Amino acid sequence: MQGWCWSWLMEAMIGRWCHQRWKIMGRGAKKPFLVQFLRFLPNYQQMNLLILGNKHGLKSIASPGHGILAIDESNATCGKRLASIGLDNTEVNRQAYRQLLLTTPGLGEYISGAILFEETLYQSTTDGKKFVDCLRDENIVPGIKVDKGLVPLPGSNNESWCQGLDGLASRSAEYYKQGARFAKWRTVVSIPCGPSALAVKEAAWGLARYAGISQDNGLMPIVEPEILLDGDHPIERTLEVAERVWAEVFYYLAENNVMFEGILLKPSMVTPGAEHKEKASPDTIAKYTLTMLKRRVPPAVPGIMFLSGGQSEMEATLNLNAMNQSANPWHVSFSYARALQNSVLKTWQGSPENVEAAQKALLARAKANSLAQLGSYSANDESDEAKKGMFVSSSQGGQILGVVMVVAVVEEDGEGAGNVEGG
Ligand SMILES: O=P(O)(O)OC[C@H]1O[C@](O)(COP(=O)(O)O)[C@@H](O)[C@@H]1O
Repeated sequence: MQGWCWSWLMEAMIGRWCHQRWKIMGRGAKKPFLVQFLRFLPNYQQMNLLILGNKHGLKSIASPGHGILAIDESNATCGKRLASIGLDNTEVNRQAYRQLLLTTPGLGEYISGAILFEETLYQSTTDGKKFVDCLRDENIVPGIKVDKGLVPLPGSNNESWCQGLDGLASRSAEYYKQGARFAKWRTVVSIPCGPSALAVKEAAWGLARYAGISQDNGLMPIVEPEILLDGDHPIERTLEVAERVWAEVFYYLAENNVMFEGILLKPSMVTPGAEHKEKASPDTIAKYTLTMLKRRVPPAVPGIMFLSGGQSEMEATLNLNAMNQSANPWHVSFSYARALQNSVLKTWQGSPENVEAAQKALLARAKANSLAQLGSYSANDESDEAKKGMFVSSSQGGQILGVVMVVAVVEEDGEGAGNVEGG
């Protein structure tokens, strides 16, 4: 073996060993100088990447024709979904719904990762099979939402910040033991509210701190600063804000020594505000979104997994398809919640007889988005349901009223507090 190869291997192995020793010594122990020093050696970082990549499923998540099923709705948001089909927000109903989704036969053909809410990570099917094992059987990597929801940001323009850094390292270690291999943190930025410099900085710093802590605990972080659809601004304004937000996110990711090769991004697509007078075509959305990403995201990042943000199922799939009409520096795919689940919920209606049909609806959406990831989706056979938009203004239950609502939810629920989203 060539000399450089040995030196690479030795440096990487020693670095890894020291880091493991430090972990065994316990989180409270001071990190030995050698460990701190080794983190900065390029070969150690590469070794870590290989481990993250192979052992933690990074490669398999960002693989052709695959994307993420996001079912990590906090209890409050899940309650809204269940209410839309007349069901109460009880643990039994949430379990029944997640069981339907996670036991869909053949799901792994199109889905490589599933983001779970904490309750689901520790839950089992009614027959006693752990949900994480259902996922593993389909070769789907289990992930976990680790943020603790949004609360008002004092001193801002009626904006919010995302909680969850306190105790995150120990929680992450527990989630890892339970089978999670990647993490997600969603914060939001509102264009009509500014966004203020304070809100953007807070969002970026929180995401970067979370990403560093996740990587340190063996979870691959998904970085999600959602730029809300609210507003009547043109697409150019969204581009401007998205560029500003992502510049700041990458600045703080670098400051926190986050390994870019070991993260995935979950951006909003660059679209006009939901109340803007003109709609943009998928080609225009693809052009603006890819322009923004190419200006801001280094090619070291392996994958871009979009959120759907209130777009209809069909729109979200068409836009993804448009983005995959030519080669990109990263895997460009989906991590949709509403745009994968809307038809499923409508088909299920909470009735056991409809489970099979609802699972077929999920497979159909997953397949459509898998084709869009490959750039070969056609919308010809889409149903009317798939064409229905799901955007709900944040001021009707989110951003502004949400300030009060969020506090109420924290007290009642103590978990996954508020949310500012279109649902
Ligand atoms: O319940 P929360 O914390 O508000 O999260 C809302 C949802 O936003 C997402 O990040 C994106 O969802 P959409 O694709 O529906 O926009 C989901 O992963 C998550 O379930």
